[in-house]
Amino acid sequence: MKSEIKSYLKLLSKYLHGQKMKVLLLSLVLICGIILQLINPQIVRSFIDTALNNDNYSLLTKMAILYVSLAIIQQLLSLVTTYLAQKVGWSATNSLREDLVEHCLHLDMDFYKGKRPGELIEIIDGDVNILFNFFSRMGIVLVSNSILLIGVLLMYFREDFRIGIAQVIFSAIAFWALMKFKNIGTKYWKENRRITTKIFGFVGESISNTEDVKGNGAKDYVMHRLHKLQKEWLPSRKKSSVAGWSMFMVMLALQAIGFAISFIIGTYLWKRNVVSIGTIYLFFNYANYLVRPIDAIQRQLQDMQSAGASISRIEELLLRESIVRDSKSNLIIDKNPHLTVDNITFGYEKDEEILKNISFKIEDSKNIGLLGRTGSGKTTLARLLIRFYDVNSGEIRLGNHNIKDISLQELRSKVAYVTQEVQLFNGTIRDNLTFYNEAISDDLIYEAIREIGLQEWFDKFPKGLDTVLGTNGVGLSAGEAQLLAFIRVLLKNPYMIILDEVSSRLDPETERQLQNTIIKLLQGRIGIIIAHRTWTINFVDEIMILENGKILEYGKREELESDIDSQFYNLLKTGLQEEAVV
Ligand SMILES: Nc1ncnc2c1ncn2[C@@H]1O[C@H](COP(=O)(O)OP(=O)(O)OP(=O)(O)O)[C@@H](O)[C@H]1O
Repeated sequence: MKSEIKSYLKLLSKYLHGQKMKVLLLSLVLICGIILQLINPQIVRSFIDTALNNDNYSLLTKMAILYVSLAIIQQLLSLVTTYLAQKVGWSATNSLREDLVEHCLHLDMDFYKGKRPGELIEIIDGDVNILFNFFSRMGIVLVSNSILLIGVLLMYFREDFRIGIAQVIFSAIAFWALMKFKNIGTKYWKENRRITTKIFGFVGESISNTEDVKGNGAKDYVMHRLHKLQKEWLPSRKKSSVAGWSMFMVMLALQAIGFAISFIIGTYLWKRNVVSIGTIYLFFNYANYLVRPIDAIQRQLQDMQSAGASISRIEELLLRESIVRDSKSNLIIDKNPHLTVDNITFGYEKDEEILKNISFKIEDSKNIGLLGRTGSGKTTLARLLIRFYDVNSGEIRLGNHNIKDISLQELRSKVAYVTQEVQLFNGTIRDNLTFYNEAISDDLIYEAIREIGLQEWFDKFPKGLDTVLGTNGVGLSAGEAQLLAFIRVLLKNPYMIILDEVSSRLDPETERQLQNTIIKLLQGRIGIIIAHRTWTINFVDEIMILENGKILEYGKREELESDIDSQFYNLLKTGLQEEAVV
């Protein structure tokens, strides 16, 4: 509990830090509202007693005007409260949401392996939304309602100690009863959240894989699974809704008991001439204010519980660190570097060796073609070069620096990795090329387009850079999406480019056209081209063939081409894709 409170306070101080004045104003407005709630019944009491005892119309009118004015002020205060609470809550949750998204974008591949996008959205949006109340008013409402509750009880004591004692006992019982019922509700609510997260995860995954789901005729299976999940959801939803309604009924019943106590004791005291008729009304009115703060306090406590679950999920996410550690150094990669891979070994899991004792060196501006059977470790090697994962042993150096000593920002600005899965956003071609970086001018983009000989192709978009693309490049062919990916890369002006089977989904004709672009793209840079078809790498300087995570063959392309004993020679002879996998 102590550590929970500590983490609540940490979160509050972090996200409410810049809003101190607003929070102060909000507290003030809430306290003024409470004072008015305590004063108003007193006016009504005086009104009733005055009306019963004399005909002082002018006094009665003044009281009525005062009552109405205070009631209006009370409404205005609640308007201001809502406005301020929204402002404070939204600012805090928006900053938290931004922090979470930024954090997720920094996390490495290992984190994403076990996570579905929908589940992450449930935390970044669902849990953060739950914290809205926590940020905007939870603490304030807890304190102000406690003050209201104590204030009402003191008012009872002020009138007569007997009603005071009775209402204190009643409040304690009401608090206990509400707590009991809310605990039952919380159990169902938690279960409900668990299933919601599962459903969102599944729906997110299914939608992002629409093409494959449709292409494989798996729609019915997906719908069946969703149906099963929803079936699980329904009973838990029903239980939590019923628990919610039972809560409401209990509250109404308690309110009725509070009224009854006020009437019974009020009448008893009135018969003994201890209190007036107006005071009985006062008792009745305060009884209304008795259950409400108890309920509000309970509600906040319950919200705190659900906020607690959300906070712990958010904290867990924020505490999650990448296995790949970023270097804090300011090292800048030397221009025209060479790449040295020195005896590296790597496995995704412990005690697993996907790559074994790999060593090679690529001089500046040289290109290497990487071949090998499916699963031989080509993509894994590429991922290590851009530090999506870190090697288990050995060293990768770019220029004179171990890539672990270079910051990820610097490394990934100088090394580009392009796969066949080009990810495009719903936005203009410009946004897709620059990743919303406004510092990249249109002139620079056009220069890049010209540099890799795509001017003619690009001219066919009548709206040019303003052409709007659908999500995942809807409106473009796979080859065109690939061309955009190349322009993106060129805008980075990297020293090294890794192309991972970029053209394997394309037809041979498009692939041939793409090849010219690739050659231009790699000019003056280190190039690593992972390929399945040998003719797509007929321009590279060196060839490396992997098998079962080891180098099977490595040498100059021209030499291997003419060596009839080489694997590469055999591949070229057959020239077939199947054969390219040794
Ligand atoms: N993220 C991952 N987590 C665990 N194992 C992985 C992961 N990615 C790949 N592997 C495993 O590592 C091995 C090498 O895979 P890799 O993708 O590097 O092969 P590849 O040569 O690029 O194959 P392909 O030609 O089919 O792309 C495979 O056995 C694969 O199952």
